[in-house]
Parts: sequence; structure tokens; C-alpha cells
Amino acid sequence: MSEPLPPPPDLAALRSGQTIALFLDFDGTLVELADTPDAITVPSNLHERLCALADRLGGRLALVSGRAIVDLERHVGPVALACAGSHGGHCRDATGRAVGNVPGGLPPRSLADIRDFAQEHGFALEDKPHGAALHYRADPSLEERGLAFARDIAAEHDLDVKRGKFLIELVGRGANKGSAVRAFMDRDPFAGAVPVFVGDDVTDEDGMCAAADLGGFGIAVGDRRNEQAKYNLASVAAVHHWLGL
Ligand SMILES: O=P(O)(O)OC[C@H]1O[C@H](O[C@H]2O[C@H](CO)[C@@H](O)[C@H](O)[C@H]2O)[C@H](O)[C@@H](O)[C@@H]1O
Repeated sequence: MSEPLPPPPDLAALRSGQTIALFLDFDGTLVELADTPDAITVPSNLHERLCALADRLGGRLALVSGRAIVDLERHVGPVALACAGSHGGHCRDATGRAVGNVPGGLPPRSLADIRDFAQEHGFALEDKPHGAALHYRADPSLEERGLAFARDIAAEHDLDVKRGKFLIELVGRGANKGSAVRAFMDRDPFAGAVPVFVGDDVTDEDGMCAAADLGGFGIAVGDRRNEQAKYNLASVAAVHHWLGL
């Protein structure tokens, strides 16, 4: 058993001797998890409060989500922050300018197979611009069957399989949250800062690894075991408190 991780120093203390850049996951970090992707409750004025924090950080704050940016905006409203959606595959700066390429959708034949599988076996399908997610929160016993199917489809169509909480996702090859952190850290206003990645799930570990490689660290949220983080915050409420939202 590994030791529990300590809480991070206060953000004000961290910022006193160095320039910090924050990379924030969305589901399970900034908003509480819910039964379905659309059932989340976004705290009031979340976007405004994040923009105010970004201003205090000289613009060095990015949202980094597994959701597509268009889906984030459906829940949060227009995002005027640096933002990476689609598990880091689609990045844009705070003015909305693209950073890198925009990912394409899945090959239509693979999508048809995924739809049929989801319907036949009782998964909730989340159709995304860059991929397809099989949700099994309502029946955790579906995990193994979903994983075996996803691995086969991924091999057949040259796709990546991403994991999440009660979630198996098929996406185009290549991108991850670490590549998004590196893309932002290569440019202003992020370049030269100490990157801090805050997230609750397995895909966030790529972001934490990149942050550590670039001189920063990760903060794990909740009780999921995390080998890449240096600190822990117990809950979404603790994240909000730490960020001063
Ligand atoms: O990287 P994130 O911003 O954390 O996004 C990861 C996935 O989040 C969503 O799924 C998760 O949250 C749902 C709502 O709380 C929950 O029902 C589900 O069980 C979780 O896995 C989103 O639906 C996915 O598209 C994201 O990839």
C-alpha cells in the first residue's frame, strides 16, 4: 500500500516564489460526477470565476477535458480560456485560435459497429465529434465485455482505447492530455511557468507526467490511486477551495 498523498501547499504560497500554470480537468475535478454525461450540475458562474483566476495567473490556466470543446461549451457556455478537449486532441488558446490540428471522427463503419454493440449489450453510447464512449455506470458488470470489444475494434480500425470512470472510449490515435500540456507549455503565456495538473482520472495521469517532466507536478482529486501525482485534494469542493473559486 502506498502512503496517502499530502494536500498541496496553498496556491498563494506556491505562487509566491515562482510562476505557476494551471491545467484543470473538468468532470470529477471542477464538477461533481453524475449518473450520465448530461446530468452534471455546473456550479453557477464557474466560467466567470475561472476567468478571474486565469487573469490573476496572467492567462496561464487551461481546461483539459475528455469532453469535446463543443460539449464543454454546451454545459459551461462559451469558453474564453485556453482549452483542450477530446482528451487533448483539440487545443485552442484563450482567444479561440487553434493550437495544432482538430481531430476527425471515427471511420463510419467502426461507429456503426460500436452503436450496434452498445444497443445489444446495454451500454449508454456517447457519440462525440472525435470518438465514441461506452458508459456502463448503470451496470458495472459490463466492463470486461466492453473492454474486449473495444480492444478488437481498436485493432481493426487503428484506434486508441481510453479508460475513465465506468467509461471505455474509442478515439483516433495519438493525442492525450500530456500532449496538450506540452503544446500549451511551448507557447505564451504558459512558456517558462511551472505546470500544475489537477485531475481525478486515469487519462489525467498523462497530463501529470508531462507536468512533472516540465518541472511541475500533479494533484490527484478524490480517492483513486494515482502513481503520478505529488499531492491530493479530497473532493471537487476541495479543488474549488484550493483554487479560491
Ligand atoms: O477528462 P474529463 O473532463 O474528466 O472527462 C472525462 C469523461 O467525463 C465524462 O464522463 C464521466 O462523467 C460523467 C458525468 O459525471 C459520468 O456519468 C461518467 O461515468 C464519467 O466517466 C464524459 O461523459 C466523457 O465524455 C469524458 O471523456
